[in-house]
Amino acid sequence: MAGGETPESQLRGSSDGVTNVDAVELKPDGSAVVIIDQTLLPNRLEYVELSDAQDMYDAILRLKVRGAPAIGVCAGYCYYVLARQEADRETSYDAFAAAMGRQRDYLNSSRPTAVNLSWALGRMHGVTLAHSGEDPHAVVEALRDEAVAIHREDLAMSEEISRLGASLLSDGDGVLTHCNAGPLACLGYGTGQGPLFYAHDHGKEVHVFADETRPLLQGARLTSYELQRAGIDVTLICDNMASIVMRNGWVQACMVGCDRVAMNGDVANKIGTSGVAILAHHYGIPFYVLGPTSTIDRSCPTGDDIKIEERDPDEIKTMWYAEPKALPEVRCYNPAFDVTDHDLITAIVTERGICRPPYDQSLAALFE
Ligand SMILES: CSC[C@@H](O)[C@@H](O)C(=O)COP(=O)(O)O
Repeated sequence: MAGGETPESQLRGSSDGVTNVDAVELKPDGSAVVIIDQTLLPNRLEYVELSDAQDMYDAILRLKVRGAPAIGVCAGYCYYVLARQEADRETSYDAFAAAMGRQRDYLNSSRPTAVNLSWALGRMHGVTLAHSGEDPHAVVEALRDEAVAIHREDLAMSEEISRLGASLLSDGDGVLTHCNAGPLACLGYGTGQGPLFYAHDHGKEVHVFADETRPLLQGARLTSYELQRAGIDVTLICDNMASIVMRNGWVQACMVGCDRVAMNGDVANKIGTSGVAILAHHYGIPFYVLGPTSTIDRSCPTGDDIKIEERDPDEIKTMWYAEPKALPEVRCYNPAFDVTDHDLITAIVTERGICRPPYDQSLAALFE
C-alpha cells in the first residue's frame, strides 16, 4: 500500500473485510494517484502509481481503474497531479489554465459513457477558472482540496445510497446483480452492490446471484471476490442463467449500478443490464438502479442521447482464453454498455433519495 496515514488514506469506506484498501488514493506527497490494478483481480492485488498523463489515460481506457464513481474520483486526483506538474512548468496563470484545459480534454477522451469522468474533470477545471489570474501554485492548493472533496463526497454518497437501498430488502432476500458496482467501483460500500454490504453489516442477510458479466467478467472477477471476502452468501452464475434463477423463485430483487442516467429515467449500465431488466419485468421482480446524482446527466434527455462505448473485439474472441475461441476474421460487435428503458425500472436510488416513476418529474426534483 502506498503512503501512510494522511487525511486521504483515512477516507476508507466502512465495509472493510471487503477491501481494507481504497481502489483509488492520492499518494501522500501528491505526486501520483495510486490505484488498485483491477485487471489483475482476483488473482493478484497490486497497486499502480499514475503520475504521467498517458499512463492515466491508459489506466482508464484499459479498466485498471473502472466503475463510474471510482473513475470520477481518480480523474479528480489525476487532474490535481498534472496541475502540480504544469504549475512547475508554467509561470503565468493563462498558460497554466490553457495547459490544464488540454489535459482535461485528453483525459476526458479515454472513455465516453460514464458521465462521472467529464463531471469530475469539469468540476476540477471550474476551480482552475475560478482562480483566474492567481499564481498557479496557489491554484494547485485549491485543486487538491477539490479533489479530496470529490473523494469524501463519493464515500458519503455511497454510504447513503447503500442505506437507502438496503431499506428495500428484507432479511433472507435473494438479490441478482450484474457487473461490479461495489467498493472497487465506487469506494466505500458501493452503489449497485452497496446495499448488500450495508445489509450484511447491519444484521440483514441476503443471498446474492452475481452475473459473471461477459465479456470482461467484472461480476466473476470483482463482484464475487468482494462479496465472498466480506462473508456474504454469493453464487456466481453465467449471464444466460439469470432467467432460470428468477423462474426458480430465488430472486426477490435485482440491483445494479449505472454509468449515465438520462432525465427521462433511461439508464446506461454495463452491457447485459437491459436483458436482466426485461427478465425481471417478465417475472414480476423489482429492478432497482443505484447511483449518485453525479451520474445523472442533466444535458441528456433520453437514453437515445447516450454515447455507447464500443471496445476491442479481442475482448470477446481471445482475451481470457489460452487459444482463440473464434476465427480471427469473424466480425464482432462489442458494446460495453446498453440502455435500460425507464419503464422497466422500479426505482432509481440516489444519495438524495429514492426516485420512482414518472422519472422526468422525480429526477428533476432532485435538483430543485
Ligand atoms: C459503478 S458503475 C456501474 C456499473 O454497474 C458498471 O456498469 C460499471 O462498473 C462500468 O463498467 P466498467 O466498464 O467496468 O467501467
